[in-house]
Amino acid sequence: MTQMRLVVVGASGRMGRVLIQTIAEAPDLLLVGAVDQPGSDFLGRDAGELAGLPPLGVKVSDDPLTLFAAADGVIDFTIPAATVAYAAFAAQARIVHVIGTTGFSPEEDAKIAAAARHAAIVKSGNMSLGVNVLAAVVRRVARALDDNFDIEVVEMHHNRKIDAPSGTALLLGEAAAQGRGVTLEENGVFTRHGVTGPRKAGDIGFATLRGGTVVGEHNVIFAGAGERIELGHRSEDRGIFARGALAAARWARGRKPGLYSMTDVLGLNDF
Ligand SMILES: NC(=O)C1=CN([C@@H]2O[C@H](COP(=O)(O)OP(=O)(O)OC[C@H]3O[C@@H](n4cnc5c(N)ncnc54)[C@H](OP(=O)(O)O)[C@@H]3O)[C@@H](O)[C@H]2O)C=CC1
Ligand SMILES: O=C(O)C1=N[C@H](C(=O)O)C[C@H](O)C1
Repeated sequence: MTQMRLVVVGASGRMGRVLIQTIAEAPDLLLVGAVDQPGSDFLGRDAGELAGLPPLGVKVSDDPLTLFAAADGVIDFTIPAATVAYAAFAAQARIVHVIGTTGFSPEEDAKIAAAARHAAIVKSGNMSLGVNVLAAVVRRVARALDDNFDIEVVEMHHNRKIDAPSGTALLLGEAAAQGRGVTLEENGVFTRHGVTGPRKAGDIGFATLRGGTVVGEHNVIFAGAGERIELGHRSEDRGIFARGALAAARWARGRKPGLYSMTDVLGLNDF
């Protein structure tokens, strides 16, 4: 098969730079575009330079439409409003859209689902193999335990992160809710402050920590009477997300339009 031609949007971001580096190392992938928003200081700079590599001959641009027309896929770790706009452009160009961005509102999610009628979209709050295997394990454990076990999801990230709880925490909370046969809409508890009263049986609680340069840490706690199960994941390097996103792009190439997850990509649906 020919090389897959990819555009990275949010090219100067923490994930954008790692994605450029990871694509440059993959013989079956070709970086054909790097996009930042209008007004960015990085417009016109070589993408290789952003990633600490020799020049790649790809200049950072603010013209996604032209680049998408000549590409097979776009890799997107940006902000929700930008991702919604890119989803419409990718649908127009009928190219694969891999979405790592987190923090969407229900309205934004609906727009992405609409775009997935025309293009293959892979979207996940965490692209790493480890977290997606953890989610499958959490689903199984939650299925085995009743609500005498209280479920709490605890996460910590670096001090530049703008959304909470993290996409991963929500993904893990969803997995626990699915295992238990309930929904996060009904059972999720996202804030506690003041005199909250005792914990309600069946609640799925979330706690968010922010500080320093932590790449990403998640724990799912099943706390019973006199015993506790803790399942966790530590991200040490953003390369795990980039490699997962590129595996998703390869998997989605040539696939029919639809909204897919990393569970589909990794074949974990029957785990
Ligand atoms: N699913 C997963 O596995 C992972 C998801 N993420 C998620 O990815 C997202 C990005 O994370 P991170 O790289 O750390 O964040 P950064 O803030 O470092 O990067 C975001 C980039 O997007 C750029 N951007 C903003 N608006 C636009 C636009 N309209 N067009 C193009 N680029 C735009 C920003 O530019 P500027 O600086 O000019 O605003 C910035 O360069 C977050 O939502 C994060 O939660 C992160 C890691 C893993
Ligand atoms: O913003 C980040 O950095 C990360 N975001 C994702 C999330 O919201 O879970 C994935 C990862 O944990 C890093």
